[in-house]
Amino acid sequence: MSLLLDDVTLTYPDGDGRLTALDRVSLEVPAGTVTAVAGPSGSGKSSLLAVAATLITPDSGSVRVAGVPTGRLSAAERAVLRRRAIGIVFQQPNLLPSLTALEQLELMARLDGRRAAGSRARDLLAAVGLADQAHRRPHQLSGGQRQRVNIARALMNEPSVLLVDEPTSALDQERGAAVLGLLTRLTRDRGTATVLVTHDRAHLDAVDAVREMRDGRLTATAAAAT
Ligand SMILES: Nc1ncnc2c1ncn2[C@@H]1O[C@H](COP(=O)(O)OP(=O)(O)OP(=O)(O)O)[C@@H](O)[C@H]1O
Repeated sequence: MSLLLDDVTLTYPDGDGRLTALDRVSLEVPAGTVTAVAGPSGSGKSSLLAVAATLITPDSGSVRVAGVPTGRLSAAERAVLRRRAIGIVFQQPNLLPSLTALEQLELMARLDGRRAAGSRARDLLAAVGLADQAHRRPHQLSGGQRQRVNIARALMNEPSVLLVDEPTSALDQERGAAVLGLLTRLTRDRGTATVLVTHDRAHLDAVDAVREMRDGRLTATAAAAT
């Protein structure tokens, strides 16, 4: 179950004209692999994630999530698809301050009408190395630990596609490398099609492909940096 963007163009209103944020972008991410999209500020990385997440509908081109063409879905159908098939890890872990790590994960499942999510939540916290911190609230965790809760939460509903925005920007070198290693391992173990966008090319040796974004265009597939 992969992610497929085909010939996607996205423009925003800009004064009297339009600004092209994504210019005929095509991207295929097979299940169980990580593609990193690197590029400078303003190059279109967040726009790419928003289109892949079905949060923004492009002007033209198509987006398929886990084989489902998203172009003709209603807003309500897209919301269900997002909840069930897409995990999103934002740059700032937007965790709820009053909930423990375990409760943050259980809430995701409950919002999707799933019951008995406790054991899956515990398994995921263990998978990100936080089995001992399950009952801590966000203010009792470090920045790197909060980012790991964020990643575990995004995987709670077994998404086919995992979209990650600048996972290492708030972390030091060592923690940044650990988070990228973790994302790569979870992607392989859980078979997600993972896209991570970053302005920082450090730690990308573990990913399967690195694409460069420039002025809304994606370069051809390049081998991962070694
Ligand atoms: N809602 C919007 N309305 C108008 N223009 C926008 C909007 N969002 C983004 N843009 C413009 O689209 C272009 C791409 O922006 P985008 O946020 O996708 O880049 P980015 O690579 O994610 O940047 P950063 O690394 O700084 O987050 C930029 O020129 C930006 O100014």
